[in-house]
Amino acid sequence: MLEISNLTHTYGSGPSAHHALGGIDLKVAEGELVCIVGPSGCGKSTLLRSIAGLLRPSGGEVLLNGVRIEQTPDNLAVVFQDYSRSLFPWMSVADNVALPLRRKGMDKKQRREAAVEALSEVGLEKAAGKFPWQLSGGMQQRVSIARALAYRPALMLMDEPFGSVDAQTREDLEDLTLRVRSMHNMTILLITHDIDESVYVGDRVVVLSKSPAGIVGDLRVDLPGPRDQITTREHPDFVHLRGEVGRLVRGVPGPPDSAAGGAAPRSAPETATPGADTTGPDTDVPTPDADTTGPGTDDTDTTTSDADGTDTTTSDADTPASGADTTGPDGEAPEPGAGDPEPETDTIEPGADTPKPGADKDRGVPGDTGPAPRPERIHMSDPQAPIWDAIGGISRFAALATMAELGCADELRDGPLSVDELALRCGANPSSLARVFRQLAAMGVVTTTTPGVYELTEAGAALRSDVPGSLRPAVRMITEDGFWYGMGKVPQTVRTGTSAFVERFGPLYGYLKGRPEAGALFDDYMTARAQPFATAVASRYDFSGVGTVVDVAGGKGHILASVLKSNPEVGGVLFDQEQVVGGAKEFFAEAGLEDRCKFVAGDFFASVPAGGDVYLLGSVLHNWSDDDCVRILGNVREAVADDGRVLLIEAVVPDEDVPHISKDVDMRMLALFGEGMERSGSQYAELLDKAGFRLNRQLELPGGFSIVEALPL
Ligand SMILES: Nc1ncnc2c1ncn2[C@@H]1O[C@H](COP(=O)(O)OP(=O)(O)OP(=O)(O)O)[C@@H](O)[C@H]1O
Ligand SMILES: C[S@@+](CC[C@H](N)C(=O)[O-])C[C@H]1O[C@@H](n2cnc3c(N)ncnc32)[C@H](O)[C@@H]1O
Repeated sequence: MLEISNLTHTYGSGPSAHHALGGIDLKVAEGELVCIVGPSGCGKSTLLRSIAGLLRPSGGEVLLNGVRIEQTPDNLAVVFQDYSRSLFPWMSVADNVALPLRRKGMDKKQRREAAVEALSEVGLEKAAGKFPWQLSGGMQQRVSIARALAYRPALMLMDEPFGSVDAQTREDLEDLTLRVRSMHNMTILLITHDIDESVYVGDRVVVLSKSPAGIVGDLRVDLPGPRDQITTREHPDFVHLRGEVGRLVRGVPGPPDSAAGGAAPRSAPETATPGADTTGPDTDVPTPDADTTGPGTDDTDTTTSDADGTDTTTSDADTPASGADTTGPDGEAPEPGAGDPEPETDTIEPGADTPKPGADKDRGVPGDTGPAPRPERIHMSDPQAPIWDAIGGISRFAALATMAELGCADELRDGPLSVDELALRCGANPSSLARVFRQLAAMGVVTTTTPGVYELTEAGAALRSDVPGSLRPAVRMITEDGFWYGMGKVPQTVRTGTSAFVERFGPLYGYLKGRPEAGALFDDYMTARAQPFATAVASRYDFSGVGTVVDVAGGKGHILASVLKSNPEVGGVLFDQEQVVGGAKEFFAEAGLEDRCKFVAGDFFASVPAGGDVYLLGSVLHNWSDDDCVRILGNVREAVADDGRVLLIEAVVPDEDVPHISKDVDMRMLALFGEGMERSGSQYAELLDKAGFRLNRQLELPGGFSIVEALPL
């Protein structure tokens, strides 16, 4: 069905050439679910894009049902990680699913029926009439899967499909994938970073080496079916396999009888058989029509239409609009506007996790060199699980705070160190530090190379002080004396209705002004926190025709800086308090943007700089009471021209009781500001209305934040 022969790809040429694929041979049989894992950056997406016909490989060939793939074939579907970019926000869920079916020649009624059927297969029949932005992240990804299912592709490619949802949703989506695969006997190639996931969902796990990627392991997963999240993951064969895959990914030698122990890579079996979960009927005959299809060639821009119907061009060719053709808006679909309910998004959580202690030892494998740490899944049937998990969170945070405070990540920058050496360098007690590192390894922040020797994982590297958007200040800010006091006193705050922090220390911004070290930490914390969405503001919002963007209370101006970088014709004004503006100037100078920005110090309760076309307020209103917000917005209304725009960037609270970052941030607002709070879309609409604006639309950003766009009344 899928045959890949000697596939090679090199990006660029000459001294800067990068050999991404080093000769891949792989066969996938009909009805198989094959997972591809490998170190970050090894070439997994390059492989997938070559199969999808989105990239022309330098050598070799890919055959799908005997036909050489030269461009995106019609009988192929792709589900990408970034669901928010793969669904059209102005189309209902059913219309999104039905859209690609037009190319199958189905009439409107047939398309509708197929969409409703696919939606019911993913448990979303009730959401058919909603817009994607009214659904949680997990639900949106189910819509993407339904769209792929609806036209019954011969092959479904999934690129980190569950990478942007929380741990619980991820498990649900894994099970959904197994279910629909079994219903339709689908052939699926799934790329994942998650070793446990690959073993849990795969019939086979193919492991790629560092680039240039080659296959270093091809392991058949024979686990008793049907698989389920608890018993399958506890099964000794599962534990063993995940250890093997983990070692192969890391290139760590295993015991002689393991796939990782043998020097020779395992080759793909000649005839693969679908896994135990597959019970469904034969697949429908693939018909010409495909999901997805973004750009036909690599490195091209993907043009999609924005919610207002204007075309916007996003430059990330890696995530084209999946599951749909990239034609313009569907005339049948209504356009979301003011007064529409706000979207919900799942919290994007870095799953905390603990490998099963001793699990590998049971198989005679040195336990510490096991697979990638994954959060221990607290037994979901345990009614106390959410409480124990929250209590455990404090212990895990204590370990993280110690690492950040002592600067351990900086010491580990150049490679692994023993705990004794680290303790010496960081000024710590070795046996105490060893206990902290045992916990950090379980959390996936560091990993053990040999017993007692640790190196940073990708997550841990984010705590280095020298990386852009370092998370070290974010962790340190939480344990800053006043912050810590405020969080501990939330019960008192709730009892009295007045922030215990404010009662003791006065308003937060005065507190920070009087403590320059804490103030600098706070500004860096804000910078790091906005990192996931700062670039998205610049790439997803259309700034064409805009002369000046005023970043009101912009902090160091990281969002403005990224807008300026992506829009060379735009000029900026960074407005904040006197003591903050200095740090912003330095930040802009380092980015080489100081000539394109004016820096204005002031108080937004008095006035804000006039003359801007767009006024940006990032995480500003959430610090203040409704009355204060109306005063700030009133001053913005004074400053903005009648044809100007205001963009609020906030974590908008969803109506449903789903986990959401806004609810975490809101607890901090409660603790530190008392009257500051996270708000729902309708609450923002009300505030804006009082200040002379109308909420025009809401665009989602990664990480649970949104742009709320308002226009002067
Ligand atoms: N368009 C491009 N131009 C130049 N180099 C590229 C391009 N796309 C990818 N690369 C490089 O090729 C290598 C493989 O990238 P690819 O995205 O395929 O890896 P990956 O395994 O999917 O990564 P990750 O696990 O981090 O998602 C990386 O070193 C990457 O920097
Ligand atoms: C939560 S931070 C947000 C920073 C940035 N916009 C972001 O998105 O990360 C709020 C900002 O409001 C600024 N601020 C607080 N009171 C202010 C005032 N009265 N006038 C102007 N700025 C103020 C603070 O200095 C701080 O930079």
